[in-house]
Amino acid sequence: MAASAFHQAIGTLQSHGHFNNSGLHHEQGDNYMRLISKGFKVEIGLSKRGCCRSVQRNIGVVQASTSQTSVFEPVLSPAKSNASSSQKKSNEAALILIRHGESLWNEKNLFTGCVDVPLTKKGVEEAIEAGQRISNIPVDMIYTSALIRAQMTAMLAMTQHRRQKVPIIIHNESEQARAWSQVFSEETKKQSIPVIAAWQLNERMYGELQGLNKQETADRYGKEQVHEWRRSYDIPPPNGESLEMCAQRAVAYFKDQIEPQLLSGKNVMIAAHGNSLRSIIMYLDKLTSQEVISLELSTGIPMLYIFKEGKFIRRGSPVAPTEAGVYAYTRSLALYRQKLDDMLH
Ligand SMILES: O=C(O)[C@H](O)COP(=O)(O)O
Repeated sequence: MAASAFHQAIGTLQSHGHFNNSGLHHEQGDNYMRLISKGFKVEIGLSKRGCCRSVQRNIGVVQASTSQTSVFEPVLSPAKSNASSSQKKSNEAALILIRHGESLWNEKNLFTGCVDVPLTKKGVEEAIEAGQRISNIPVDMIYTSALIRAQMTAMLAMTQHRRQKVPIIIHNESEQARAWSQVFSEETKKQSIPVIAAWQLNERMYGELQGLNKQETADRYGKEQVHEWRRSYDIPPPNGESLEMCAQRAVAYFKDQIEPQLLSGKNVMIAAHGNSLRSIIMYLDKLTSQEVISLELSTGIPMLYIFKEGKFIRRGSPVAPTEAGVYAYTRSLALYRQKLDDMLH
């Protein structure tokens, strides 16, 4: 989409009063706003089914600040990030969540939990397709779980990114690992994206169900009992984690390690799992333990949030790399997309 079309998209939104200086301008949840600009059909709205089925939330449109471009800096612990407090408050950042593509045990309908299995061919294709959908959205840092299906999803998705930065898994599990994986070129660092693998983002541990077939388990223990283990908030499977227990590690990690990066203006992608992401979305969308029961995440579908002034606004699932709508709501993303188009044309 030509840069002028982006200006038009932004202008049109502004003329429709969709940008305002008073902070949040709430649209009705579920509504769609069509914006035609230079032959570009732009549809904006919450993704419907097949992505993140949950309690519908209002679409928040915020006046975005001009944004930041960020380069690959040594991954500072959030406490050390040096954004000034006022700068922190004004930054806007994109947050992309992706559940891993289909895994070999998803395909066999086995409870997986923390067992470390790879993607199927279909899962690989899902990860690549997810990458195409987010290929124009900025990513400065990537967080994955410690499990290969999430890491494969992140790496495959990033092969489709138009910026073509190189994701580099950060090894700091030991002093030697840190020393032996150093990058000595500043220019190369600028063309790289740090990837942090964190066990706290692992799938919930399914205890004695891991490896069992979901249908056979329902036949043995009853459908209701299995549904309770799978979807209740505070009832764990035998010797496993409840969603609440999973949230205690996943959401804590998100708040301690990821949210400060967003606050400093870093655009973040998280590739994780059905339940570790359900617990994070419960936090982002302020869902109750009742509402989260109906939240289901499809494999390999990216979900976009905008983080601004400490608030998370769900923007749905970008359906195509050419979709301008997600940018037109947020000035910083529109400017990023324009720079990307200018740089690549
Ligand atoms: O761990 C698993 O089996 C899947 O990733 C998620 O399973 P669930 O949909 O039964 O929670």
